[in-house]
Amino acid sequence: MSTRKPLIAGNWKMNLNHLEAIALVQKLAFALNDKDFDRVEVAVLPPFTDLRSVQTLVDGDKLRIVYGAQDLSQHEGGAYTGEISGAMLAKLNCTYAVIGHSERRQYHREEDDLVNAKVRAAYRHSLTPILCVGEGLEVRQEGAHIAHSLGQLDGALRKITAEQAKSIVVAYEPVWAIGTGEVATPEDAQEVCGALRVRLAELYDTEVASAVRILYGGSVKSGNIAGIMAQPDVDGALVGGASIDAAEFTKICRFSDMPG
Ligand SMILES: O=C[C@H](O)COP(=O)(O)O
Repeated sequence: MSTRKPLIAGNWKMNLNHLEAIALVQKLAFALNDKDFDRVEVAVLPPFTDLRSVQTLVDGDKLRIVYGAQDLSQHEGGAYTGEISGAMLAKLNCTYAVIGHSERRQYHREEDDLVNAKVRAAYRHSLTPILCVGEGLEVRQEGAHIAHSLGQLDGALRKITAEQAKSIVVAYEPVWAIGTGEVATPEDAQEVCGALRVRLAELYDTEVASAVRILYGGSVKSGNIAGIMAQPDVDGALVGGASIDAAEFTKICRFSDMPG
């Protein structure tokens, strides 16, 4: 039995302004109770413009919800128009920073070197990376999905020490299952999540491999979460569309009450 605390993280993507963010976090705080937070870590990942409002609410009401950003700059500061630094996110008490999401890789041409630089930037500011890996449809059809995902993991972890790697969160998100309603089967999720854990043991050691939480992401809903969470190497979910619906996200956080 793993001692890893499950993590359910809601990636809001480019949805909800800061007022809507407050309303959603309030609804979640009202719906979830201490028993839920004892069992599961619940994180929200709002757009940058919402973070200060979320911080104020979480601090003011002493909520057990944690939060983070959807990206960060690899740079420390200076003339990088439009970028947000790790120091800025740390100042807002962010716990997490998503790095290498497939939408960043696809629309902003983020490659493994940049992803690695961002992982290192996150650690410089004590932010926990939620490192996303996963294959597109063509790679899956060729049967190269494991090699592809392991390659992205290797690339992201260059120059990352075992001590740092222990705290990373890895999210396996098959691109063909994101926002498509096409969910990978629990066995598909386990196949890659298990391979990622084996690779962590090869890159570091079994202590690191058994400490790291590996999430699944891609069309997660209350109706499919239980089967996914029943897999031995899946420690949570990175939820997109369903995370901006308070009732649905609450049910996902209560995955152990959902039918498998
Ligand atoms: O970060 C979340 C993933 O991209 C999954 O998004 P989705 O749940 O809308 O498929």
